Amino acid sequence: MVPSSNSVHTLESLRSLINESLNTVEKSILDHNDPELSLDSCESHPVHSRLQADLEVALKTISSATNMLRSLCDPNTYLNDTIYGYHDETALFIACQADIANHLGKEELSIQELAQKTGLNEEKLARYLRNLCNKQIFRETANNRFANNFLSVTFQSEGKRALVGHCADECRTSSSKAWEALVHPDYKDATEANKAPFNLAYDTDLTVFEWVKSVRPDIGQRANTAMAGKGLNLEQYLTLYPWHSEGTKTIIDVGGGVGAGTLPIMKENPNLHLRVQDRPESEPKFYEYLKNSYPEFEQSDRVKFVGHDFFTPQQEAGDIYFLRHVIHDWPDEEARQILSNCAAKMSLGNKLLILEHMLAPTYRDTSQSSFEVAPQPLLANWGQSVVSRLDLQMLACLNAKERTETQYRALVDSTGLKVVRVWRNAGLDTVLECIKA
Ligand SMILES: C[S@@+](CC[C@H](N)C(=O)[O-])C[C@H]1O[C@@H](n2cnc3c(N)ncnc32)[C@H](O)[C@@H]1O
Repeated sequence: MVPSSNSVHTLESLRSLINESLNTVEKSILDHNDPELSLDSCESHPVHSRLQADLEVALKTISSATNMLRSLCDPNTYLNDTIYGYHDETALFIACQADIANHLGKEELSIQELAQKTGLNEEKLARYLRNLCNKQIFRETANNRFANNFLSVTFQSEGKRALVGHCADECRTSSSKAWEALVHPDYKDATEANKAPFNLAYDTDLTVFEWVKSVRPDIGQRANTAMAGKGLNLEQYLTLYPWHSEGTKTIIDVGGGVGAGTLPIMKENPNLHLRVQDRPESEPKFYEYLKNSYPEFEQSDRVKFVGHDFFTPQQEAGDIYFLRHVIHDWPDEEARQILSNCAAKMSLGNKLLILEHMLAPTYRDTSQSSFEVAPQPLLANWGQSVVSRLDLQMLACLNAKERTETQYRALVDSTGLKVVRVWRNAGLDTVLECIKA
């Protein structure tokens, strides 16, 4: 039977979107005289970090459209990827624990050489690596010979390996108790941060933050390293908000961890000052990170660490209170308390900036003012799977959540603050600029 024009409409639309987007990518590569985009290369490619709005849209269109095309054309593989996908995380965890990307470097090594370097069983290690090769992470160049590519070299970074450990270990262990928590009489409707799947998984009444402090400081250290290594697109992030127009102001990075969100801003804007606030036990990790990654600030008065519990009144006077990926860690009541403590210290002229990933619906909803809706037939939110996965990660660990812009506005309104501007570009991050109401 010859298909009617209607019955191929979705396929044709996807084909056009992919073709147009690939043209944009190719044009950018040619215009900039870039090297070939190849999975055999170990070098990161400029096209992935270029600040060019149409290119960023093209890249996410390709991702979204190819994903939809797979679900349409090969549903069996698509569903199997979801059903068995947890093995990918396990394999990546193994590769990171064994530091395979650094052992390989620029070389191609046999599994015997890798087994010798890692002390692992060669036959078993090869099977984990092969799983990753199927995901285009690492390459098997001949039987039992492995090499890096530009995806696998990502895991040469300590921060990225820590992020994999954080997700594959305590977050996944917590997540495995999700169903139990949903039906447990004491947990099913609970909103407290210490009534999450994490608490069932680790049999504790402590929040995950209290638990890492008193029970597993090693996991806390790894989480700090992971936050520093999330690998955000720095260029995009630095230009999302006009930091350069803030002159000589002082930023208070509330729950700032090792300052990974704000130190790059200091580097680019030599007149700004920074106070990174976090739990006192984060201080050694902060100064270690400063020494290793930003030694120019080690002796500088521009950058300091201040131990502070953000559930207690804010003591530090600054111009800009900045919270990156802090509010998403907490249920509404605690989130309100953190923001209210900042609001109480703020004067007129001060700002509070919330940097988070905003959840957006898969259906077409024009009420989300700053959210760019994807073209048909794509999911309206481009299938922003990482944000919904992070939402579930927050639920698993702290009964917390990612929020929509509307939910953030409602939260901010309840704290004596108001949102005056939303900063967004084609990337995942959004900055909500707030002042005193
Ligand atoms: C998801 S991390 C984000 C870190 C940092 N803002 C960033 O983006 O890299 C959350 C941070 O909140 C900090 N934190 C948790 N409870 C806290 C508290 N009661 N007072 C201050 N900081 C806290 C943690 O130590 C951690 O550094």
